[in-house]
Amino acid sequence: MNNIIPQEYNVTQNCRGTIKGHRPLVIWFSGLSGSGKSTLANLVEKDLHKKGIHTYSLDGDNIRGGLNSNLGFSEADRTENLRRIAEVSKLFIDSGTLIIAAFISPLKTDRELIKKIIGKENFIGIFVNTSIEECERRDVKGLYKKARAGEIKDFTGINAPYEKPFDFDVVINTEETGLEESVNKIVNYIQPKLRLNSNE
Ligand SMILES: Nc1ncnc2c1ncn2[C@@H]1O[C@H](COP(=O)(O)OS(=O)(=O)O)[C@@H](OP(=O)(O)O)[C@H]1O
Ligand SMILES: Nc1ncnc2c1ncn2[C@@H]1O[C@H](COP(=O)(O)OP(=O)(O)O)[C@@H](O)[C@H]1O
Repeated sequence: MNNIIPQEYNVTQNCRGTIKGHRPLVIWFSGLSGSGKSTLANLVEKDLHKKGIHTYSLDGDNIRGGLNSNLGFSEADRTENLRRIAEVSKLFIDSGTLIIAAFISPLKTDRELIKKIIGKENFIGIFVNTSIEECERRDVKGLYKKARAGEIKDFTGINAPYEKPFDFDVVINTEETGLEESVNKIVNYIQPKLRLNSNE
């Protein structure tokens, strides 16, 4: 970063937090395509919004249609996709907003980079642990069928890796736990951490 001198702002994250009345956090959902990330993320956001939390959602397909429309699904492109999203999340944290992020984020090294950018203290990881068999059975978007037919290369779980996160804060098994119970489990975990000055 030669010759780049960051500007100091008068209004800080703490000032914004005082107005909003809660701590900003990033709630990051990881899981296979069709595991239930978007469904759970939407419901968690709805619940937190009702509780007066200032939220904003970032979701794989939506971001890939805009900010990251030049990226595909090679490992290098996924890394860049997730790096940019983490940087955007960091800006939202600075603005005092709670981010709900839903991305496959399949590799341990990428998840470590995300946490490093966002800051461990601002990051809550939700692992949506649904088996590949169940995701393929659901095949919400017909992508597994296409991948099996060889029409999509580098499809996560079929011909590209998904490394399960073992260090995430909440694990949801959507084959055993219903939607309402899962949303409650996630919101109950988040809620105490929203208090201003919370170190939990
Ligand atoms: N090759 C391949 N592998 C996985 N997913 C694919 C692929 N091609 C397209 N899609 C669609 O892209 C969505 C995943 O994008 P992400 O940005 O979350 O992926 S990643 O975190 O960078 O791995 C994913 O959305 P979800 O089903 O919501 O996970 C798919 O709809
Ligand atoms: N307990 C559950 N939690 C989340 N999704 C579930 C559950 N049971 C069934 N589903 C279904 O699984 C599908 C998951 O799709 P989606 O949320 O788009 O996944 P992803 O964003 O991970 O690709 C939806 O059709 C949803 O209704």
